[in-house]
Amino acid sequence: MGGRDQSFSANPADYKLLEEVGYGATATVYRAIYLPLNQLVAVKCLDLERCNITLDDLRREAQTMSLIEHPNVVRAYCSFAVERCLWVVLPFMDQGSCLHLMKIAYPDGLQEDAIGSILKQILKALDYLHRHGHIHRDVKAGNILLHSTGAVKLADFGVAACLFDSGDRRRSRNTFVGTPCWMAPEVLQPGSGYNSKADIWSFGITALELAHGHAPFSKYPPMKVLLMTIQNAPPGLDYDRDKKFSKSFKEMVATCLVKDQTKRPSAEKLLKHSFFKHSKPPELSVKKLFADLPPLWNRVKALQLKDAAQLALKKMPSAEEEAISQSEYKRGVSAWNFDIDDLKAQASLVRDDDNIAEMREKDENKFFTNYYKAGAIDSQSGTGKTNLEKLPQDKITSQVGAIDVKQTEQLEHLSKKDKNVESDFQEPGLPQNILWKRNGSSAEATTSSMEKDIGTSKINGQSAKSRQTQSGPLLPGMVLSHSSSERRRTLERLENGNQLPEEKNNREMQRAPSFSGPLMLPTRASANSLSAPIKSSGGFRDSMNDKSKANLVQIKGRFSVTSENLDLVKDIPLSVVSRRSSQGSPLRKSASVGDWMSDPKQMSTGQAARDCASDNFSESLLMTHLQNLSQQTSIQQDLIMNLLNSLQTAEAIDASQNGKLPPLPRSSQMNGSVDIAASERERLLLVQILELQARVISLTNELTAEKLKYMQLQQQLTALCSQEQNGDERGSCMKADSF
Ligand SMILES: Nc1ncnc2c1ncn2[C@@H]1O[C@H](COP(=O)(O)OP(=O)(O)OP(=O)(O)O)[C@@H](O)[C@H]1O
Repeated sequence: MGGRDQSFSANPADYKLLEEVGYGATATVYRAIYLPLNQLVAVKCLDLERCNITLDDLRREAQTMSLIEHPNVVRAYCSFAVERCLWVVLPFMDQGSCLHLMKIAYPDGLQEDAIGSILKQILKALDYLHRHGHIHRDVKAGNILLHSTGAVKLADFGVAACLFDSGDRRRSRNTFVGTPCWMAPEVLQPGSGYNSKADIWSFGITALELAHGHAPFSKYPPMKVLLMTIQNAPPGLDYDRDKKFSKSFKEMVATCLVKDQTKRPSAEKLLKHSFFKHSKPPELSVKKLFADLPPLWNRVKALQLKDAAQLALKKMPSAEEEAISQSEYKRGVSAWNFDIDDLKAQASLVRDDDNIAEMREKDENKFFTNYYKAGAIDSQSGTGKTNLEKLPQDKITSQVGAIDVKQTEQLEHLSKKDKNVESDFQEPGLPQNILWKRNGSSAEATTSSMEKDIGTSKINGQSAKSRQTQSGPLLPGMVLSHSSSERRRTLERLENGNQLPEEKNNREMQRAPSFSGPLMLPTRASANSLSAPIKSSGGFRDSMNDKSKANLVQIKGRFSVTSENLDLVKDIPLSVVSRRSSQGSPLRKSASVGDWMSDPKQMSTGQAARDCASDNFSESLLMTHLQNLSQQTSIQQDLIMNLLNSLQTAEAIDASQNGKLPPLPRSSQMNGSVDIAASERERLLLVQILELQARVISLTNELTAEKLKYMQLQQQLTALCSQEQNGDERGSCMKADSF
């Protein structure tokens, strides 16, 4: 713990990393020896890629830490970059964090005297930090470090922020950072700003964490926690449930957990609270907490095995799902610009099933206690060896549930790897043969441990019973699930597993609107007078309600025009609206489905009556079919006419430009006269075409006649020429004869 006055080098080769003694969201912490001084230290390896930290943040953090000098605040010796990591060299706190301590030995929380001692030290640290203009912003049991001397320190300034700006004026921060269960409501409210009082809220939550072994709302996913912090009444110590705690402790917690930050006391004021006035020195109340526990690295190893077992029980089918769960967590915790509506929507998907969550926690503890009891950790040797291999396979399976072979192999691998992790450095003064017990002799410890387990078993027996009553048999897969998505899946599995197929179907039908499934558009589209109900997938026909079917006038692509909204379609160009639509063709084509649909309303009532009355179904079917065919033909005629009209309109435009026809109406406001003008133009065009055709015919006739004439003249000419030729020949012959 010493070494503050010594200087530590920034050369990684000077540090021998030993066991892993802690891990957080962004860092892994190792027990290490600083070789030049042969001194124990802790090296926190921050993965810079994982912690999304900028160089400015690092510089500020280093500056902040270098200025801190308080017995209850962990101060870094030095820090330097090693590849993509930042190594922070810290004093080694050989009992680790309060969180790890509780996880391993006090799952239901600590005694009030120990809590009082720890909290008082932390409050002193906060008072110091606040007076120097810092907000810690991550006060929690995981950041309270303990030493076997009884020393208590507040650690992790990874998110600490300076309260003063350059002008040294106090200001509120508007950034979002911290851990959800411990976060003050004002930190979560966008734009409201927060100050050092946010640490007092977190301090109150930490008090509850130490009292119960977990923070309030910790069983819920981060989004839900955020919402509950904003919407629910502040958590506190319960009069009935927390009978073992004093009135002054309850009062102290209540004063910290006031939603209005201005009504929360400062750290300085809180230190004067009666609860702290009477607290024992940590050397008395804190030291005894770990008197009989194995070394920190063994405990951490055990917790890692627990995590591995949890992961195995989660039965995550892929790393992808784990990534989803992680991102879910990060969105809740690390997103600086979060959307409260999004959180609300997500939180609303999470069931408020306290019992199941609580049972899950108890099952988790039971497994771990049994696992530990079964000798998974050889606490007697103190060497850090795990005894998982000693554990019969059936024991693992019976306790853990359905760990598959691969997962068991992973656990074995972990335990084998652990065999090699033997401390080659002995911390001075640390007894090597420690028994894992809390009070008195080892025999007592075993008994109390057994009793505790029996107690836990009892509780869990009840839990399992109540679960069976509620949802069916206890499924191993449900025991240690953590993420909200996994919990939902587990609940669904549980529910579905106990249902008859019909019930399951009914449930599916009755299920509240799903946010993740396809949008059910019919409801939405029915409000839209111009569009038919649209379904994102599947056919158009299915999505139509009876009313719109009955009033159907026309379908244009994915839109239908009903008689109700016909007045709204005046603007549709004539060339694209079937001219017969108003005449009631019962067949309409839906472009989206490519299907012909019959409109029952527009069939003649006589036909409909015949169809209904006729016994000969095929005859009526044939009739309908024939009718359909004839109507199809008429529609095709419509189409041809429309095309012709379009062509004629084009010609009319040309003609109108030549001043021969009435000009086309230019404004859509003149829609009323469009029909008359169009038919007049059509009539004139037809006349003109007929005239032209007649002229062409007469001209052709004329041409033919001219051709005939020409041919006759040619013949005459040819005849004349030949006559002339003959005459010349005769004349010359006669001349020759005369000679
Ligand atoms: N100086 C130390 N001595 C002994 N153990 C330590 C020390 N510093 C940290 N640890 C252990 O390592 C754990 C993780 O450390 P730390 O909280 O600094 O990491 P982190 O990634 O910043 O965590 P998070 O962001 O989740 O709070 C602590 O909970 C504690 O158990």
